[in-house]
Amino acid sequence: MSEPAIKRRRTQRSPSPPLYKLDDENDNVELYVPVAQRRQAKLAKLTSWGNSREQTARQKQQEQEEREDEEREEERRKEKARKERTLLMEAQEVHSKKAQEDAKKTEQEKAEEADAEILAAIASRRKLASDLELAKGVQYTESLKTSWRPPRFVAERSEEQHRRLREKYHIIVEGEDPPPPIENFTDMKVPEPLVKFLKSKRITKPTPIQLQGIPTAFAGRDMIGIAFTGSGKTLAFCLPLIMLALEEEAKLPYIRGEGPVGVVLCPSRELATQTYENVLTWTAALAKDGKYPQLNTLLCIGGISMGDQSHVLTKGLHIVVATPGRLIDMLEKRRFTFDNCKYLCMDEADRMIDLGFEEDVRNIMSFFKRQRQTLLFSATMPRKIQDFAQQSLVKPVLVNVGRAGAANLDVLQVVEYVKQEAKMVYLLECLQKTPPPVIIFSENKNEVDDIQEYLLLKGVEAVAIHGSKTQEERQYAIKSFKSGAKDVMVASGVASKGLDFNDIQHVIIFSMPKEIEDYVHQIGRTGRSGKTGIATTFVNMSTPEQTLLDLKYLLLEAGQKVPPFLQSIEDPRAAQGGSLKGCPVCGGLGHGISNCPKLEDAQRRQMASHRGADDKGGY
Ligand SMILES: Nc1ncnc2c1ncn2[C@@H]1O[C@H](COP(=O)(O)OP(=O)(O)OP(=O)(O)O)[C@@H](O)[C@H]1O
Repeated sequence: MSEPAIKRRRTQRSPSPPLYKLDDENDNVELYVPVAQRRQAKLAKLTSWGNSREQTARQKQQEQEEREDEEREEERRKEKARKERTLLMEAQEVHSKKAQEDAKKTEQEKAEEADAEILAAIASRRKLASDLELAKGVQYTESLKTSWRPPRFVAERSEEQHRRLREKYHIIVEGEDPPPPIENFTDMKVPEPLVKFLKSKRITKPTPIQLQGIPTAFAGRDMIGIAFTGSGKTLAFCLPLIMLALEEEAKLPYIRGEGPVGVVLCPSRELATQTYENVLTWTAALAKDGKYPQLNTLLCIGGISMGDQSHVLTKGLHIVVATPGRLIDMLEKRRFTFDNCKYLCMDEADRMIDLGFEEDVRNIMSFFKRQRQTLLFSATMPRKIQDFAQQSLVKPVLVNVGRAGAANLDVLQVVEYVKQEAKMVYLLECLQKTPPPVIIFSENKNEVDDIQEYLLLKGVEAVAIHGSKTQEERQYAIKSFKSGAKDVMVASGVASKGLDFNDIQHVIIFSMPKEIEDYVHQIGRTGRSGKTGIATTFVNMSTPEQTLLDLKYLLLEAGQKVPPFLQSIEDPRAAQGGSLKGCPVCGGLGHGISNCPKLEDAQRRQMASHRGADDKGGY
């Protein structure tokens, strides 16, 4: 079924209150003072007072927004803990029920059955749709129609030709009637000024995910795009939105209060900012030519004052790049609406719809008034998330380049055994391996600070970023590292997912993350866009055996050298003769769902939340 579209008609627009409240409207009421006195006082203060008053109002507004952000994050944490509790209880219940029957079965059968049942318990989550759609039982059955068609010579190719082309680029496609792969941007009908601009940035040929993903999205299809880190997913999901916005703008120009056409959701403020900056450069390149209209894009993230961007909302709005919390806030305050929003893309989608953000995503869905095109992208996408996402999309096309969760093959992975107390000193030695820029990852915020302090003492130009830093500190760290002013960035997970720094030579993982997905994202900050890079990872006695096993299999899969201490780790499942599939919860190759560190981590966090511990980090 498809819902009637909400038509935009100029003549029927009723005068509505301005969607965006200007700063002045927030000012406090003042006591009555006679006109003459007021005028005199005003003249005297005209120069200084006006400025400071405006600044105070803006500061107040910013403080208020920051407080609201904090509250939302607190709520999200509570919701996350609640969900994790439910999930674990379900998993434990399944385990205990099966315990009696299990006595008769072989070890292998037992393990497989337990895994399947835990997976089924997880998969019973409500699909991703708005509450209204779920309540009304609204089921869309057809993909959205767009005016885009592949060029005739492509459309006339046989299925066998498409298949060979996909095979050439290692693209696996699943889903009904997938659009054809196209080997260059011009044949995809990307506007000439943009093709020229991309060329000037040395983007001359689509990468495999772009080659299949862009035609799929241009054709209006819902999709799940999985491709290794640094393979150009951002362009693959932004370009279709830009084209859709151009098409909509050409039909009827957007005016104040209208839009956006589409939204890109990101799990962190830093990633949203980076994607926003990309969209700005691409839309500016189009507008510069004069043949295409200027598209307006809004960055909607916590920690920044929306007052600074109020000018964007005085015009029609085409694209929003957002983190979930601030987006919900803006939608609730009706600063803009999703009445005509047709495109929803989630970057690092596994993280977005994994525990924690799922309810936010469902909440965001409820602001849509019509069917939308939904796209999910990530380098890691465990089966659990893929299955769940598939149910929520309309005739989805799955575009997969390599195994979901596999490491980028352009990264040389070196794993070294380093005792805890020797790490700092060895780190200095490690920094000599390559010229800068270098990123050092640690899972622990205090350790991030300690490493930075140590490096500064040793004369290394280092900045640090983690979740407890203020927005300004985070922005400063990213800016100075990106510009080359600083050689080394020490980071917690916040900087791992999706951030695209120029030519990182070396990633050093000071403390190995428990979840192998995080490792894949972290080493993926180097070896981007076809270049090569090195990742050095420190492990020792404190690294859990399961994590080491995941790492061992990942190295084997990528054809990397496996050091002797990893080779000697036995896989208990190997004796059971089972085939090695990725864990459906985290994608790790070294364990099954019943001993997944991600689920164990959920349990740990649950206990921490019971104790009232501050699990604020997130990053
Ligand atoms: N077709 C292309 N040819 C060459 N370089 C490209 C191409 N497309 C994108 N790039 C560049 O590759 C780099 C990585 O792109 P992007 O950040 O989109 O990767 P990603 O797949 O989203 O990675 P991650 O999973 O880490 O988020 C960027 O600097 C981008 O400009």
